[in-house]
Amino acid sequence: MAFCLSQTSPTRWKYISEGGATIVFSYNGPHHPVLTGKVLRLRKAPREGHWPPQDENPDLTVAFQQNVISRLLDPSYLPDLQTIPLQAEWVDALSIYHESFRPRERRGISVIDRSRHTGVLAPDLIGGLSCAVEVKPKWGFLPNCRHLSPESKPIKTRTCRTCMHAHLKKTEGVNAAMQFCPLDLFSGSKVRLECAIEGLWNSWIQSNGSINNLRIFSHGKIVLPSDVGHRVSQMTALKRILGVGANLASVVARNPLFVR
Ligand SMILES: O=P(O)(O)O[C@@H]1[C@@H](OP(=O)(O)O)[C@H](OP(=O)(O)O)[C@H](O)[C@H](OP(=O)(O)O)[C@H]1OP(=O)(O)O
Ligand SMILES: Nc1ncnc2c1ncn2[C@@H]1O[C@H](COP(=O)(O)OP(=O)(O)OP(=O)(O)O)[C@@H](O)[C@H]1O
Repeated sequence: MAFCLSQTSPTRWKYISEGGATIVFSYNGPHHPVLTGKVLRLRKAPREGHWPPQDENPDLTVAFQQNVISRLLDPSYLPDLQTIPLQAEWVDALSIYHESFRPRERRGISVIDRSRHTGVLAPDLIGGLSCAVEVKPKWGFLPNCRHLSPESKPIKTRTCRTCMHAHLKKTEGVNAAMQFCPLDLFSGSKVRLECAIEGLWNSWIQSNGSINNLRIFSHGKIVLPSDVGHRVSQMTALKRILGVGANLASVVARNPLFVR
């Protein structure tokens, strides 16, 4: 790639969101042959404490997609990811400019990892689409009982990790997708798949969009159930978008949906 990110002003990037490991910005500047329609994904590091030097801890996002995910999904369904060099001073300027846009609870514990030499460019899967649906399915398997203690075996071979975490969150007063089980989503059974999507949908409605397992965007802006009221309070809307009955791969191919 013949250009440097440092040729773009940090003000030409827009903070989109972040998870535990990655912070995401979308390009918001004048037309650029490489950057228009793209997001920049940068790894984060703990605000306090130590972490391994970058050389010992490379960003495995691209390798993971190439070596693992592409064996599970037809590569034509996968977003085009490009590794891009980072300049530490530019990353510093980007961090300073965007710090105030980050949620307070994230700011307290993490920063952009300025020791990284590369970031990842990916298609903007939210901003450019009239409607995008983001599903965070979580862990779609039960643990192998060889690794379980006799005490935990009975419960952990029947109840998945996500359902247990949802239960714990509820007891702590935190909104969680109580009716959603990822084992249903990945089961391959039409009935269970519908049950999982219905559970996601109901949790989305009941929590007024505050669960992170299902998020809906319109022209890049998050849509909350309270924004749209009764017009989308019908299961049929999401069923139509997700194409219930199809497997997730073909759903991804047909719809503006992504699974993280
Ligand atoms: O442990 P969980 O189930 O709460 O999941 C964590 C997620 O919390 P969630 O419940 O989805 O809000 C958490 O998500 P958020 O930070 O809440 O967006 C991360 O995905 C975390 O993974 P990692 O530490 O970034 O590799 C997730 O940790 P792992 O599931 O990878 O251990
Ligand atoms: N290519 C993309 N286009 C648009 N938005 C994106 C893109 N990639 C990520 N995002 C947004 O940024 C958020 C954080 O990204 P992502 O889930 O990859 O971070 P993470 O740190 O890996 O997550 P986790 O907390 O699960 O570990 C996503 O929830 C999504 O809303």
